[in-house]
Amino acid sequence: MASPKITVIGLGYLGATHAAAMAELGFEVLGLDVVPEKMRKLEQGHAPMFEPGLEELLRAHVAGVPGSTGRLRFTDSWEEIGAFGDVHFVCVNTPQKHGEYGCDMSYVDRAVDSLAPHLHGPALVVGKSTVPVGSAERLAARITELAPAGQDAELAWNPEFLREGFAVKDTLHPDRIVVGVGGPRGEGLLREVYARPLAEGTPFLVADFPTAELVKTAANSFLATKISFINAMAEVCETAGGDVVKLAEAIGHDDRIGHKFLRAGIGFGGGCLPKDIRAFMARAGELGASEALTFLREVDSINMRRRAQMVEMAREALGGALLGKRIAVLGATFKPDSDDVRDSPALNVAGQLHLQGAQVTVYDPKGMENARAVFPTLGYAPSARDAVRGADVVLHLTEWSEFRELDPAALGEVAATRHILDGRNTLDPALWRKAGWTFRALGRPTL
Ligand SMILES: NC(=O)C1=CN([C@@H]2O[C@H](COP(=O)(O)OP(=O)(O)OC[C@H]3O[C@@H](n4cnc5c(N)ncnc54)[C@H](O)[C@@H]3O)[C@@H](O)[C@H]2O)C=CC1
Ligand SMILES: O=C(O)[C@H]1O[C@H](OP(=O)(O)OP(=O)(O)OC[C@H]2O[C@@H](n3ccc(=O)[nH]c3=O)[C@H](O)[C@@H]2O)[C@H](O)[C@@H](O)[C@@H]1O
Repeated sequence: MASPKITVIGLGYLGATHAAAMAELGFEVLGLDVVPEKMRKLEQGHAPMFEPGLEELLRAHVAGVPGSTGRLRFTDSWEEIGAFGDVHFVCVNTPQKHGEYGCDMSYVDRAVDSLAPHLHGPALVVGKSTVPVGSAERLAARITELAPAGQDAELAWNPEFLREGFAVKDTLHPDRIVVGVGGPRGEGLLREVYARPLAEGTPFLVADFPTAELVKTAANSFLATKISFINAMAEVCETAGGDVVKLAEAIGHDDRIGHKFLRAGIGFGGGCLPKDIRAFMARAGELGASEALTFLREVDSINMRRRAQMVEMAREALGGALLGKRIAVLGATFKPDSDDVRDSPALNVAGQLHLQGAQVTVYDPKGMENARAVFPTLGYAPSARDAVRGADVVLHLTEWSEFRELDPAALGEVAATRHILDGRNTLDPALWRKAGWTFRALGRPTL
């Protein structure tokens, strides 16, 4: 039997990677996005965002790029999408609603409403976006109602667990594949799609719709909780004079706890963890189960308090006043190896300092363009050294490897004051102190 043909709807951080990965796995793929500039870039084999390895994968498969397999094409026609695909992956955004905790499902709803009327024969629509539990059942009914193929147009839910910065690797070699299916046909098709990772031994878990949806929000809630746990310990260390980095290392040697996701600092951000825990709380409330998730409110509060604590630490370092003081901020993205500034703790701290009167200059290896678009009134410098020139204090807010390689002595020559605050606990305090810097970090003792 011929391989299933695949479409990918929504070509952002998730969808662009998924489309390229599906072509890499050998499938014919057709992608669609509603943002024309994104489509133009992709059609030329360029990634619409910075993600390590993605550009190479696109150039290897996008039709029209010399030497490519030509397996990945793009269209703006829903009719063509419907006629082409056996399996349609929905990868559109599900942001937080304005002014409330709940998830904005309008992009998913619109995508399904655009696609379903063009499903004339057997088709599997596969939701990958992160959605509130109960969405899949509602969308399955909507597809059957709108699709000319009726019951032959099925839905499956296949949540995605990739991390930005590792998106290509995580998509090609996932640590597990979870599928929520309504019947055996969906499972069979998804086993074909994921034949290669399955042959490599990747666990394949088949569940009902609600369980598949909940696996995703539970996983992100657990990760967020782990980060807020260690940040709560950082708060205690700050009052008791302990060192949270040592504490994390020590508890992490217990296999049941582990070392991962115990990096204390200014906390989690990005387009997913913050909005996913809030949407989960909102959905639990709708289902009458809000008490079960009240701890997530605390997880969120601890996380936001860390950003405020960083601002206070900067104020203290500057003798109590921010007005007119020059602050260098190293890092703008929500994590290294990504250009994503959505709900970035680094940019949020930089913005708070700026709004309180400081002169803030930001440098980030890959996030400058996105940061400028979100916060045009901040100062931006073309290098770490330029950002630090004349600074009264330096804040390290995103742990790019480039910042660990900085020479503290050389930077000390251009800074107005040798004072650095590490918001990510990845710089070596001894190295900076040896070069004459006053070094302070969240959750660590001040010498
Ligand atoms: N970014 C990540 O690392 C991960 C994201 N997710 C989930 O995947 C979903 C997508 O996230 P991102 O890729 O980060 O968002 P994104 O905002 O980067 O990409 C979404 C894309 O969908 C497009 N779109 C919106 N409405 C559309 C429509 N009606 N038809 C076609 N395209 C449409 C947008 O133009 C955009 O390019 C979210 O639910 C997110 O929670 C899940 C795992 C990882
Ligand atoms: O649903 C999603 O979109 C994705 O969300 C996260 O992935 P991602 O947002 O790419 O980034 P993470 O590596 O999880 O980091 C999230 C935030 O937590 C922070 N973090 C992470 C780890 C840690 O120990 N401490 C810490 O503060 C990071 O700096 C970053 O701001 C999850 O790790 C993915 O599994 C999931 O698929």
